[in-house]
Parts: sequence; structure tokens; C-alpha cells
Amino acid sequence: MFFERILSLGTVNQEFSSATKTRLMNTIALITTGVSMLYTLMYVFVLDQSTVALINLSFTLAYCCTLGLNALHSTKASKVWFFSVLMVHLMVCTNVYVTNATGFHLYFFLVPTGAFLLFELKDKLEKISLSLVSVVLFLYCENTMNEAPLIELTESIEAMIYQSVFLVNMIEVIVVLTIFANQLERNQTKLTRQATKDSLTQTSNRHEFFEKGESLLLQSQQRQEAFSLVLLDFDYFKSINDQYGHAAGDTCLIMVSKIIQAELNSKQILARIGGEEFAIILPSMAQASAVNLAERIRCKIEQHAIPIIGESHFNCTVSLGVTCKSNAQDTLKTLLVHADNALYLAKNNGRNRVETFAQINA
Ligand SMILES: Nc1nc2c(ncn2[C@@H]2O[C@H](COP(=O)(O)OP(=O)(O)OP(=O)(O)O)[C@@H](O)[C@H]2O)c(=O)[nH]1
Repeated sequence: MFFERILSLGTVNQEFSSATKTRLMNTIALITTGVSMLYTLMYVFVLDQSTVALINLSFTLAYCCTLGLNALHSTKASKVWFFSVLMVHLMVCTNVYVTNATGFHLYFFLVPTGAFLLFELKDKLEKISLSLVSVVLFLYCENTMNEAPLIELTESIEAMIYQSVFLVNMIEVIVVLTIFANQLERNQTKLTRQATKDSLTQTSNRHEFFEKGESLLLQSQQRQEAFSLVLLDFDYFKSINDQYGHAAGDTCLIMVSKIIQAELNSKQILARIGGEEFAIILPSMAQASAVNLAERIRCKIEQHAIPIIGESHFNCTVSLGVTCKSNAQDTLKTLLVHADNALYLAKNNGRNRVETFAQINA
């Protein structure tokens, strides 16, 4: 469960924010304190090594201080402290307790990955300094043989410890890479959303309208299918804002976009292309069906009560202009002009109605 939560850090569901980093630092410090304490007890009761136990107890207490610093909101200091204690501890383990044949110094690899994971993006100096120190200390431990270790180990135990250290390092690298990959994917999804969706209504924005619209129009031309476009504009929206406030205007935009969306299938696209103007792309739909759909949307909007805080509700209406691709030369821009002309006609003819471009030309 804990492992699963760690591996899902940085995904859409579990944001890897500064607060999460602090929580993770606390968890790591707590686990390290616990493990270090267990080793201390083992040195006393199993190996009968009181000197080693005493040294180890001081490291256990030092790890514990990380939690204290975090509690005092010195999050950066707590991380620097934790990694510094860890590095000194590793050096003492490798060069005082036992020898480098145990591979204890391989734990120095935990420092750069851990530091890059837990520090903030801006803490470059801390991340680089800790990484460099860990490399130097690793090389020192690798090239120094402790001739008189406090704990004598057999070769087979040394080999076992070496393998376990390697395993822990591998697990840490996998976890950290997974979190970074999650974070990357999450940011990518967020950026794509920001670039293509309208932040208020979550419908397509102008950019996505043109991108998807042009590709769907091309497809309909290749397949020789119909293609309709509807332009929708609120009636007297300025008065709604003036009378009920801008927030009520925003609620109105959101609710109406939901009403329209409910009438569309997954291939039809609703886009907010202006302040209170929406466009609906209807691939494979001929004019008659598009007019029917536009009329249905108009009725649903007219009947829908928009709630207002402190008051009961208000109703709004929209005008719609419909156009349909008539020849192979039609581009999305020309269709937009045609739909706009039809919309203008709907406004001129009294609003809260649907008009078509074909009527203007008739
Ligand atoms: N609440 C809110 N209002 C917006 C938003 N974008 C544009 N508006 C408002 O929409 C109103 C549009 O006003 P007009 O262009 O005069 O059109 P109208 O009042 O709807 O009149 P007609 O279109 O002629 O029926 C302006 O008052 C804008 O401030 C928005 O995101 N939220």
C-alpha cells in the first residue's frame, strides 16, 4: 500500500508538491531512525558491541532531529541535515564498523537521487553540493581499506550485505525514476489541457477549434460527407452581467456549455471561441439535422433556470447561426463567416432563434 502510494506520486491523482515532499522526507527520516535504532539494539543484544551501539545511537538521534527541523518548518535545513548525517553515517559504517567489502558505501548513490527528488527545483546549490560530496566520499571509501574493523564479518556475510545494499539502491532508483516520469506525464497532460481547453467552461478553446475543425473538414471532404457548423451567441449578455453580476454571467456560461455538451456525441465539438460565443462542429451532419439540433439546444437553454445566490433564478436565451459545407472550396474560416452571417440574421430577426446561411442566399 505504502509502496503503491509512493509509486503513484506525481500522477494526476497524487500531486508531488512541496508539502508532499516534506511529508515524504518525514517518512524517510522516520523509517531511517527506526532502522538505525534496530541496528543499535542488534549491536547491543546480538553482537555485544557496546561501542558500535553507542556510536549508532548518536546517529539514530541525529536522524530524529530531521523530524524536529521539519516540525519547525526548516524544511530545507532538515533535508541538508538528513543527507549530511546519512553520509557521515555511511562513512563510519564502511570505514569504522566493517570494511568496504560489505559495499555499504554503495549507499552513497542514494544521496543524489534522493536529493534531486526531495529538494525543490530552485535548491540547485544544495542538490549539486550534496551529490558532489557523496561522490567524493564514495571514492574515499572505495579506495580506503579499514584494517581494524570493530565488527569482524565472514566473507559470505559481507557478500550478502553487498547484495542487499545493491538491491536497496536499485529499488530507490526505480522509485525515484517512476515519480519523475509520473510528474513529467502529469505536467504534459496539464499543459496540453491549458493549451487546448477553455479554462472557464472546459470546452475546446479557439486553438483546438481550428486545429480539430480543419482536420474534420478535410476528412469530410475526402469522404464526401456533409459538414455543418453552428455559431451560438448569448442574447443581451451584457444585461445579465449588469443585472446579476459577473459571477452569475460565468455560471450561465458554464451551465449553458453543459447543456450543449449533453446534446452532442463524442465526434461533435463544442468550442468557446469568444467571450459569450460558442461554435459547434458537426461532422457528417447535413443542414436539416444541424438546424434540428440547434433548435433543440435553443429550447433547452431557454427553459433552463440559472440559479443565483440570494435570489431564485434567471433564464437566458441564445441566438444561433447554422451553415453547411456546400462545395469543396469551403474552408473552416469561410464557414465561420457564413455561420456568423446567419447568426447576425438571427439577432436582427429578434434573437432567441435559429437562422441558416442558406436563407440569406436564397
Ligand atoms: N461573465 C462574463 N461575461 C463575459 C465574459 N466574456 C465576455 N463577457 C461579457 O459579454 C458581454 C457581451 O456583450 P455584447 O457584445 O454587447 O453582447 P450582448 O450584450 O450579448 O448583446 P447581443 O449579443 O447583441 O444580444 C460583455 O458585457 C462582456 O463583458 C465572461 O467570460 N464572463
